[in-house]
Amino acid sequence: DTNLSSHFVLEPYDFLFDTAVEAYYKGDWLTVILNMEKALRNKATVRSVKAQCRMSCANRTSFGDRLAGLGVPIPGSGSVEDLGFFQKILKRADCVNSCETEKLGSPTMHQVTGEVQLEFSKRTPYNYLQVAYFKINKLDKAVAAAHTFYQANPDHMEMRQNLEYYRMMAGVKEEDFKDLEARTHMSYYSDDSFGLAAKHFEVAVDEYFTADKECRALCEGAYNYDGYNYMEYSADLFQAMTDHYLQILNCKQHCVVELASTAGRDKPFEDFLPSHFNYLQFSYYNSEKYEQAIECARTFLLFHPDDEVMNQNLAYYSAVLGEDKAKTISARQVQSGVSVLHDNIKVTMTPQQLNGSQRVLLDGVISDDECRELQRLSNAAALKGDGYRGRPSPHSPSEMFQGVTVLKAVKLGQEGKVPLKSTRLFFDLSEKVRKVVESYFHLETPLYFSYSHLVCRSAIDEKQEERKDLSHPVHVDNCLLVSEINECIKEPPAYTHRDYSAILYLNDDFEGGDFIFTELDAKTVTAEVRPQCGRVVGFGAGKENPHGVRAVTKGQRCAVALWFTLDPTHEEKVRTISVD
Ligand SMILES: O=C(O)CCC(=O)C(=O)O
Ligand SMILES: [Fe+3]
Repeated sequence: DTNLSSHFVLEPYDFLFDTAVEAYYKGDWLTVILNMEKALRNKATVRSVKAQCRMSCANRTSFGDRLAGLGVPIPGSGSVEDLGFFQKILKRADCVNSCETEKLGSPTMHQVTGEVQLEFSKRTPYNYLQVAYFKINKLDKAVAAAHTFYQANPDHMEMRQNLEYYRMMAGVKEEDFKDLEARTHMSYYSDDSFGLAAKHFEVAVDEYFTADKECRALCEGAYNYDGYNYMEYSADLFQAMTDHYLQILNCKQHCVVELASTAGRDKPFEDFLPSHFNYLQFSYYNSEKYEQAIECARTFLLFHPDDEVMNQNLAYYSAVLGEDKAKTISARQVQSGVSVLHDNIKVTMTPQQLNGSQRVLLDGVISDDECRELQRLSNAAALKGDGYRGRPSPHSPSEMFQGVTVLKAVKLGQEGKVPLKSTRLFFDLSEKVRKVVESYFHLETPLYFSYSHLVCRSAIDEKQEERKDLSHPVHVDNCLLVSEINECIKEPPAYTHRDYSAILYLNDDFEGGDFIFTELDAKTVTAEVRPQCGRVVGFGAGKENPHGVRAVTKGQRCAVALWFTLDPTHEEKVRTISVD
């Protein structure tokens, strides 16, 4: 009976919010509290119902391995297979829709404007609640509301004064200062008994994975037309599916950052999940639980295999427990959504060996097959996009140059001009490099892509004699190098927001083309790197790292140049999917 649930109506929270604000200006505190609390509750309900519906529908109408493995949903070529594929899509849509309707009334009723969303994300409701609770003398609730609001608005002077005032009031307890919106519990060594702390961190890790699942499920929402002219967007079925799906993948990748962020901190916590395993191993060590300590140390090392302190800890715990027994203990299964660096990546040259602090050379980052596929992608894109063999190089008259951005690759993929699978590989491998660089330099905040460019340079055979120039003159990636005066000017048109750079090399079957680091004079070479498949040179994008490329005198040299920024507002557009 479809009418079964029709008596049930969850009131839209934007409506409740407005009612509360209206009551506030009339000084009707009870109405403020009633409606604002309900608004917060309903918003949380809508969020959790949506996540629950998507998660349970994903279990009930699984797409199977074929889709998951491919990443981008490309139905098989046979029409019967297509039918099967779309039947699953339709079933999932139907499941999500009826689940949400059953629990929320009409799901569209709970769509709110961007303004309301912003108010809730700034935690404005708690500002109203704090006043209302104070007025009716419910101090514990007023304090919690004030504290919750202040977490997201640390520059709010008035609330700070309120909190100081509450702190001095009789009857106010330390535990009243709680964050009512905290989704996971970031933990500290507040307690002396480390046995207790271990339990605490275990709970936090559990909460983390629950929140991660929820975050990912919530990514499967409506398509965000941001950046498109809505009226002009006219994708066909597969383009539309791909656009939307890439947007969702991107959103899911962002959950890691999302979960490590709390209101009021503009930067996410560094190394959020791994640090929990660091705390855990220490807590277990303190309570002499060496088996658990080893397990957690090994889990931490999945993220930072070269961490010296942790390797020493592990060696110590293993010695205490007995090496034979220690060998049998492995790292915890770390669930999806958490990327783990691969064992086969090696540091070939440390910053010291490269004569600079912000430099590293890594090998084994991608496989031979992957190198070949990306080089093929570059050539296919040049053939289909810009004319065969690209254009004369902007850097040297003796070379041709062909470049493809991720965005261009996605477009060519959508148009069927290059395999979508290769586009996806470009996207995924550059993400892998981003993580590796972020992890190697132990950055305090995440790196965001600023620009990604798959570039091949080819020698023009008849123009190699007497050649003295470089393939890429010495430059600095985030400032204008004036080598005559040993200065670098960090002003536009230089890409001043670039903070780190990485070049992923794809091949070595060419002559010349070595990468060099120099002094600010652009002449004195301080280190050189011979490109080869799977090799990454990563470095700070600033004046400490002038660099260039020696002439490519024979053959084609291909690489993925990646520039990263610490400033999320400069994130590369395609990573948040839109169109140029
Ligand atoms: O291809 C290389 O090795 C370096 C390229 C580079 O430095 C750049 O494009 O900014
Ligand atoms: Fe560069």
